[in-house]
Amino acid sequence: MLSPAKTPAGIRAEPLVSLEDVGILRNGRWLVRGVDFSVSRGEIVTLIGPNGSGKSTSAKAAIGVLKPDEGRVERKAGLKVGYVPQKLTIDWTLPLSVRRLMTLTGPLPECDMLSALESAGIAHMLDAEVQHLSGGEFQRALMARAIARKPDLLVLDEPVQGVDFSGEIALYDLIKSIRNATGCGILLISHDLHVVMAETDTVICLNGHVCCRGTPESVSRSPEYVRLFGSRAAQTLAVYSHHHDHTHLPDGRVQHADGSVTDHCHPDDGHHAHEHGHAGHEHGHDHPDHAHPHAHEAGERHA
Ligand SMILES: Nc1ncnc2c1ncn2[C@@H]1O[C@H](COP(=O)(O)OP(=O)(O)OP(=O)(O)O)[C@@H](O)[C@H]1O
Repeated sequence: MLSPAKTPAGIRAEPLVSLEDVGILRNGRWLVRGVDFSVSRGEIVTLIGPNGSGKSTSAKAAIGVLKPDEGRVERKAGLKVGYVPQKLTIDWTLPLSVRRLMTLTGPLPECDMLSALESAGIAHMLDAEVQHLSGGEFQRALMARAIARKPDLLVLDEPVQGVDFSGEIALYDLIKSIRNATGCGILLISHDLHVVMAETDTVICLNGHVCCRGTPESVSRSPEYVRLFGSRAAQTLAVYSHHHDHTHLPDGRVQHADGSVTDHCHPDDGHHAHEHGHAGHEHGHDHPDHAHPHAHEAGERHA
């Protein structure tokens, strides 16, 4: 059993899940080996690593989708897991409403469904066709589906895929508010090596095994990280820390710091700042023209 992790509040908590020396063997090859980490209540743990380094495999081992061939996985008794997979197999030729998406895996009381969609900021899209959602709205719908059953542990495999920069910030805000409101533990898989959510308590850098771990800042400075990704990656490892004086509501309107809501930003509104941990540079963006790139090719959407 791993030693209990420290929560952001500094309280020693019993892990929701802990992996100890976990190895997964397939066709005579170790996909991962010697993986150990834990996630406690209220903790955000982010797995990073190159393609094929075993992030999804480790997350699947954590939630019991994959059984370890060596080592041990311990989950708190009665643990409820909300999982947003990297790939979702959906037949996009059939009509599917957000309401139906929410109940695909089982019945859900209407009030729980509405409150999850409300938290995810897409309650107004209950009857929208999933095919018509933008990349960011689709990720919110998946997030709503995962939180609707009030999980203790939320596992998000690349939650910002197909989402543009401002959408990414909004989704990280949503993840943070879910954690703050429910106190659940969050295991996040980030396929962007350079950008880790600022609220991450622990970064685990994988490369078939745990190559290094720690706070986002300490991982970016570790020799193992630099060896794996190069010094440039270390210099540009960014943490999301941003200040904005207005919020873009899901319906397109803008809420200002004083609580007022308008249809658009004010000309003198400060824009979202993206502060890099090391370079410290700020990134602003203009809203009227920003694009929302997401894969919408038939059969490949969000796959
Ligand atoms: N069921 C399986 N059988 C055999 N090999 C597998 C299986 N699942 C995954 N792999 C291999 O295991 C390795 C780790 O895959 P995994 O999906 O965990 O990586 P990842 O870090 O999440 O990658 P990515 O960033 O590309 O999503 C890859 O080389 C993959 O091809």
